[in-house]
Amino acid sequence: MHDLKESIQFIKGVGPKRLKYLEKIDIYSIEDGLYFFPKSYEDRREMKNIADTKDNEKITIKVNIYESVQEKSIRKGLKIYKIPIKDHTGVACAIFYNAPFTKDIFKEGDRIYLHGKIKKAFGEVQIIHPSYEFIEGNTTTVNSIIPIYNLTHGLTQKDMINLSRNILHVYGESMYEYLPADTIKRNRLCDIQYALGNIHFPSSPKVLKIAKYRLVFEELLILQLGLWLIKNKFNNNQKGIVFQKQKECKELIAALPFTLTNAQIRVLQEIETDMKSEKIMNRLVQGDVGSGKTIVALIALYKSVLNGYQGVLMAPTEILAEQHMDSAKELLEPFGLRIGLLSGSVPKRKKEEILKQLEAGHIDIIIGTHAIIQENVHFKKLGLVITDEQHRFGVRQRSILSNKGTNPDVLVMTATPIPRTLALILYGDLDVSIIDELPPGRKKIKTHVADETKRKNIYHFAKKRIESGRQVYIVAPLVEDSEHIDAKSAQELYLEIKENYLKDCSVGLLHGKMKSSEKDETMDRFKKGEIQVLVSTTVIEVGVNVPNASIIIIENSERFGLAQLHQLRGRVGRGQYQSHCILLNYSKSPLSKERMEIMEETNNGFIISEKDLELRGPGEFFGTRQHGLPELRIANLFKHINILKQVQKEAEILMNEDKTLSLEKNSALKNRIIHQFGTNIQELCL
Ligand SMILES: Nc1ncnc2c1ncn2[C@@H]1O[C@H](COP(=O)(O)OP(=O)(O)OP(=O)(O)O)[C@@H](O)[C@H]1O
Repeated sequence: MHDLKESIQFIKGVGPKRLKYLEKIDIYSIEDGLYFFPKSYEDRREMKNIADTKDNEKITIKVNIYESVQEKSIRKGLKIYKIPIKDHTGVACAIFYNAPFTKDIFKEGDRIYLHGKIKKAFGEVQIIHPSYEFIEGNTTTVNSIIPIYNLTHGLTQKDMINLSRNILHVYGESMYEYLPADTIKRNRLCDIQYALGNIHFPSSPKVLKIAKYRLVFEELLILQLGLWLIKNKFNNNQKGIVFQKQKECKELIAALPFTLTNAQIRVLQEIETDMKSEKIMNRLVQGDVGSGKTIVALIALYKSVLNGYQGVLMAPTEILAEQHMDSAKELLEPFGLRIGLLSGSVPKRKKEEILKQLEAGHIDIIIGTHAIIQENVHFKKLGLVITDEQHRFGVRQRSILSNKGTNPDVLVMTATPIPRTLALILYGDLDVSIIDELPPGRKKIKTHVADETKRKNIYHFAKKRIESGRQVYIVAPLVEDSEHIDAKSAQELYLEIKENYLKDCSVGLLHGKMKSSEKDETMDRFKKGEIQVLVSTTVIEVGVNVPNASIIIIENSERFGLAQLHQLRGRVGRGQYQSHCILLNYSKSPLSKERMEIMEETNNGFIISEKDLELRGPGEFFGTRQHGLPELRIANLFKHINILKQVQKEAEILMNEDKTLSLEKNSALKNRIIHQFGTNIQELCL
């Protein structure tokens, strides 16, 4: 048996130079090489004759070079290299651009296999930039399905193919099976040797499918189990704080200017149960835009302070942190709570003072941006950590913040509804509460899709509303004009509107490139109603709450994701007024039309996010990296949603039987999970 953890340099053909290149693509050990999967495949099993080739088809041909390479200059900087080839059915030529090396390697009389796309032009059969293999050489790839790997400078496909082949040749037998036998049987998976062998060199598409299924399955299973192990750890082994005093909260709730919705009450009860118990709370609160999450967070913070602990609320943007600060002051200061703000806009002196007070316990609740996770922030007695996430933080940040106290309770708020299956993976370490009800009296936001020709009417409509006392958001995708992107910029719109369409109104501009103090001032003036029209980029996207604003006009709405449009739309309809969302759509594509129709049809964030995933497919947005989880090499959370469902069933079976995966039969799997989660899982104390 060989050790797969050994350095890749033990593989034949890997010298010091190649080693460096391999390290660039994160291949250090033999195992890394084995798990560096092809990004795609080329089926070279069927060989064609030159006479039978068709324009634009991708084929493999077996040919002779019958004349030496011809070099021709087309224009400055562009040279063409033509290699005359033939088989028993006809003649053709292989074409390479700017490739002087071809003169050294292709010689008259050579016999080669070529694989590439056929082009019939100028009365010739051409094969453009084909991949090639000399027949006399060590033929390895012809007559097979060959893997195509992601490369880096210095490595060729051939290098990678040889590497995989050499690893499999020597180490193929050393791969141990870490999935329990029952798991393999229940899910009809192939074994690890079969999977790894065939993911690199499949003999048929069917075999490839079997291999891929197994590898996707195992990757998702490891991710799911790892997250559930973390969750169990939080929930079982360590004791959290018992927040006993709960009653006084009633006074706070009675003092609210509104009654809580049933959904808010239910979620607060779930939080209360967690806080009262000695298990550490790790709860996600999901609620659609405007459902009233902030108040739930503030009540939880109050509970923490009532029990003699400090609380922290971390927001994804400065604007939002300030807004939470205002709400917290208004609501909690009358009850004697001391609240501090830590964000980029707080002057240095003031910041130092706040840090001191926080450490001395003279501040009860600190609100801020990610400035809060910095090392110099210390608490006297931290009891509750709340992160208002919107997918911007992750497991890691949460754990850094938690470590500033001794097992504080953790609450995560998000406004982006996530389909349940995905929530289980992305927030697999959290229990979930859902606020599935909007405060009473909200009128359904009316959504209208329009094109450029309606612009005048739209502004006219907006003006009428402004005259009756309402305010308007106008959102643009860019800050400044760009030569490269054909979209309206906030600055351009601001001038257009101020000087033209709405010149009698007070118009403000807000974007991320402004100084914090300018942003604050503009937002403040908008909140007070001094600014009637706010032209903005998506900095207003998350959480901004100005109930008097009743119209939002979104420029170039085709450039936004549906979930993002839904978030933006949620900036209106937050008070008693009938609100409107106008989507200016400049695209004529059917996909764009379909997306706009969805926005017109529904206001339900869950439906919208599911549709968004369906139409948009995998996105950076949900990438696992930012969540601090192991990287997925082959699985895709969206494409493989059905496998994910199967995986979740299997994970439940395994954990029902062996909650900590401590049985002998599960030990290889557990080791694999620890290996994959790396430092994260150690940090999270598995
Ligand atoms: N039960 C309620 N009855 C009436 N108004 C409420 C209720 N709960 C919250 N509100 C008000 O609804 C508005 C939206 O609340 P909040 O800002 O907490 O929403 P949110 O869930 O954070 O939304 P978003 O995800 O868009 O930030 C606020 O003005 C808040 O005061």
